[in-house]
Amino acid sequence: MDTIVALASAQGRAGVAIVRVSGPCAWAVCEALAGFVPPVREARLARLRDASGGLIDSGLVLCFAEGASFTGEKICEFQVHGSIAVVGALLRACLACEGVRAAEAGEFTRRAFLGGRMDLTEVEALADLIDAETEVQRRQALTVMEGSAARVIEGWREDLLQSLAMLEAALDFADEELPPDLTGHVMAPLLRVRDSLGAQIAGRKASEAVRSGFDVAIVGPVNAGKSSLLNALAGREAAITSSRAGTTRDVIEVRMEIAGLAVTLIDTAGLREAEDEIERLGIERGRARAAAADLRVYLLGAPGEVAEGVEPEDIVVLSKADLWGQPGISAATGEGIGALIGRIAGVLQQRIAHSSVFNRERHFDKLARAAEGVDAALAGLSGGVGWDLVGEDVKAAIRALDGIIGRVDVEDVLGRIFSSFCIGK
Ligand SMILES: Nc1nc2c(c(=O)[nH]1)N(C=O)[C@@H](CNc1ccc(C(=O)N[C@@H](CCC(=O)O)C(=O)O)cc1)CN2
Ligand SMILES: Nc1nc2c(ncn2[C@@H]2O[C@H](COP(=O)(O)OP(=O)(O)OP(=O)(O)O)[C@@H](O)[C@H]2O)c(=O)[nH]1
Ligand SMILES: [Mg+2]
Repeated sequence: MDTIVALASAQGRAGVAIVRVSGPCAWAVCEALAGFVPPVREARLARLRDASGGLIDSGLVLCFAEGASFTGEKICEFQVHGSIAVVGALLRACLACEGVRAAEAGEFTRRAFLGGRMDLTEVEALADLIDAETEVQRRQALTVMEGSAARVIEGWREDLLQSLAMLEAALDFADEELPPDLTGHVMAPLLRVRDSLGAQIAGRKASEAVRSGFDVAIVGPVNAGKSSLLNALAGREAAITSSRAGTTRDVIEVRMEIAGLAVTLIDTAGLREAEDEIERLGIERGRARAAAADLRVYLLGAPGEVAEGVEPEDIVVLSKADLWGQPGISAATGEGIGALIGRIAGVLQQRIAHSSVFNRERHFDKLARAAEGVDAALAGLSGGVGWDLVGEDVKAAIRALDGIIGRVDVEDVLGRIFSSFCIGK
C-alpha cells in the first residue's frame, strides 16, 4: 500500500496548515523530517528539515498508530505555518521520501471506508459536513456522520433477517415442528419495516431541501421594490434598483441563511405587458423560476393590488409601507423586514419538521427498491405463493439496504462519491 500525503487544511494563506501523511511509511516520513517520532497522539514541537538539512519550518508533529487513526493506517501530521511556500516545501520534502505519493481527492476517507471505519452514509455525511454553510446543514450532516442513518438501516435489516429466518425454517422443517401462525411471524417484521420505510421516504423533500437549500422567489409587478427587498434581505447591493419600471431582466440569485437554513433568494423581472422581446424573455424566465421555487414572496406595489399566480402557502406583502401608512415592508426604512424573515423562516421550518435521515437521490432510489421488495413479499404472503419466492423478495430488500451503507455494490458509487471530495480529505 502506498503512503499518501496532502494538505489537509484550507488551501492558501492561513495561520496554521496541516499536512497529513497516511500509510506504512508515515512514521518514516516523520523520522526523516523531524528527526524523531513522538509518542502516539502527543504533539511535539519540531524543526522540520528537508533531505539536505535545510530548515522548512518549525511546527508541531502528531502521530497515530496503525489501527487507531482516522484512516486505520499509520498517520503523521505536520502542523505548520500556513503559507503556500511553507506547505509547498513541506509537501516536496514528504514526496521525496520513499514510498510516498500525493493523495487523490477523498483518498484518506476512501481508506477509512475500505478499512471498515466508516460506512457509505457516514462518508457522504462527512462530505456534507465539509460543505455545510448553515447550522441546520451542519447538524444534519453531523447526525448522519455519527451513524443515525446506518442505525436505521441496521434496525430494518434485523427485522428482515428475522422474517427471512422464519421463511427458511418453513422450507427446512416439517409442518409440525414449525410455530403456529408462521405467516404472522414472517409478516410482523415486514409490516414494521414497511411503515418505517414509508416514513423515511415521506421525509425526502424535507431532508433534500435541508441539504441543498430552499429556493425563495420574489415576484410582483414592475417597480414594486423587489430588487430593493432582495438587497435588504441579502444585506448588500446584489441587484440594480431604479425608479424605472422594468429594471430587472435576468434572474438574480443570492445565497443566504435564514434561521439556520440555506436559502437561495431569487429576484425576478417585474410582471407587466412586456415592451420588447428582451423584457418578454426576462419575464418568462422569471415566471418559470418562481413557479419552480419552494416559496414565493409576492410584493404588492400599492394598496389594493391583487397577487397573481401565488399558492396558498406563499407570502403576499405590501411594499413601500413608508409611503402608504399601512402595514407591510419597507426596504427604505427597514420596517417589516425582520417580520418578513420570520414568516419565511416559519414556512420553511414547517417544511423540514418531518425530515428523513436520508438525504440524497442515491438513498431514495435504494429505499424505493427495498420498499418494493417488502411490498412484494407481503403480497406474496397474502397470495399464498411459495415461501421460497417470498424469501427472494425479502433478500432483494436487504440487498437494496446494504447498497445504501456500502456493504454491497460499492464499486459503482465509490468513484462518484469520492470525486466530490477535495484533496486532503
Ligand atoms: N488534526 C486533525 N484534526 C482532525 C482530523 C484529523 O485527521 N486531524 N479529523 C479527520 O477527519 C477530524 C477528527 N476525526 C478523527 C476521527 C478518528 C480519529 C482516530 O484517531 N480514530 C481512532 C481512535 C479513536 C479514539 O481514540 O477515540 C480509531 O477510530 O481507532 C482521529 C480523528 C477532525 N479533526
Ligand atoms: N419609498 C420607498 N421606495 C422604495 C422602496 N423600495 C423600493 N423603492 C423604490 O422603488 C423603485 C423601484 O425599486 P426596485 O427595487 O428597482 O423595484 P423592482 O420591483 O425590482 O422593479 P423592476 O425590476 O423594474 O420590476 C426604486 O426607485 C426604489 O428606490 C420602499 O420601501 N420605499
Ligand atoms: Mg428589479
